[in-house]
Amino acid sequence: MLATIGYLGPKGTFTKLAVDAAFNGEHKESYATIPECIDAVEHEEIDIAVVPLENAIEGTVQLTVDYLVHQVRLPIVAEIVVPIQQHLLVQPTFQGSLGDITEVHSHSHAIAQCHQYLHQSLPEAKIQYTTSTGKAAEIVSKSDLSIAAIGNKLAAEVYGLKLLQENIHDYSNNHTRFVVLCKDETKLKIKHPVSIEKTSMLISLPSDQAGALHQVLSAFAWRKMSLSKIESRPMKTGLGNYFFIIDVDQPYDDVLFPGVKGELEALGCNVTIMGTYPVYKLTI
Ligand SMILES: O=C(O)C(=O)C[C@]1(C(=O)O)C=C[C@@H](O)C=C1
Repeated sequence: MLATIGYLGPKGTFTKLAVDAAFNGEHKESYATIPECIDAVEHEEIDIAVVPLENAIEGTVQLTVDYLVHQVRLPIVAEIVVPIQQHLLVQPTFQGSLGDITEVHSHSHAIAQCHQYLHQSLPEAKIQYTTSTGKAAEIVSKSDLSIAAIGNKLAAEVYGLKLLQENIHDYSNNHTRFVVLCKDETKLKIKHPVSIEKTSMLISLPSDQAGALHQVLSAFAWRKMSLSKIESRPMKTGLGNYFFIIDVDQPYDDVLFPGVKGELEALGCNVTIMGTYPVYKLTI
């Protein structure tokens, strides 16, 4: 049976572009928010969820990380990385200039990727945040002419908008990582070459222990395990309490990882493996 894949929608989001690039032939279902999409896998209404995790310009999508850590612990089974190009979209009958645009709608990450552009080219426009870039395009397609969206070419096509200005993101090397979440890995079929394999770990430190983070990093360092990301997020239990997400550039194995885990647990850390997974770098 074909797997059903949920994605942050509606149609015309970058998540949909990532899903289309990675998967072929599966049923695809759009969800209005990241939590709704993750919940749908948790409640087994769909098999797979694809949600954004990190952008090269704006950093982590906090909603995704926090939901996976605090609400629904689904394993990460794959990662899809795609290039991101942001465009200014308006209704096809718009004939004015940039100065005529009174509002710009988009997802907070897309707005952040275009801060300089907005500051310099549309300083008077009011920023309106939406649940996705696709949603912003949908809103603009139903609004009056002075409203623009930031989004991709698929959104322009789906909602009948025109590109008033292309490539408005502030830095050219713009990519987003999307995580694939799934309870039953046998349902996952991505037929693309694997770029690398990674393992994501969630580590909380013992409170008030001098040098704890240094000791955590040492456990990886002396085993020569290369880390590609370390990020702290609040545990939401009080000021000063953090957990760390650490990405290791190698798949889980039965020697090094249990060794690290045992060593860190002996220090009083809590260690959870969030997933060990292939990374697919794709074009859209
Ligand atoms: O709004 C979309 O199109 C999304 O897929 C979300 C999202 C994000 O959360 O980072 C994905 C890629 C881009 O970086 C901008 C927005």
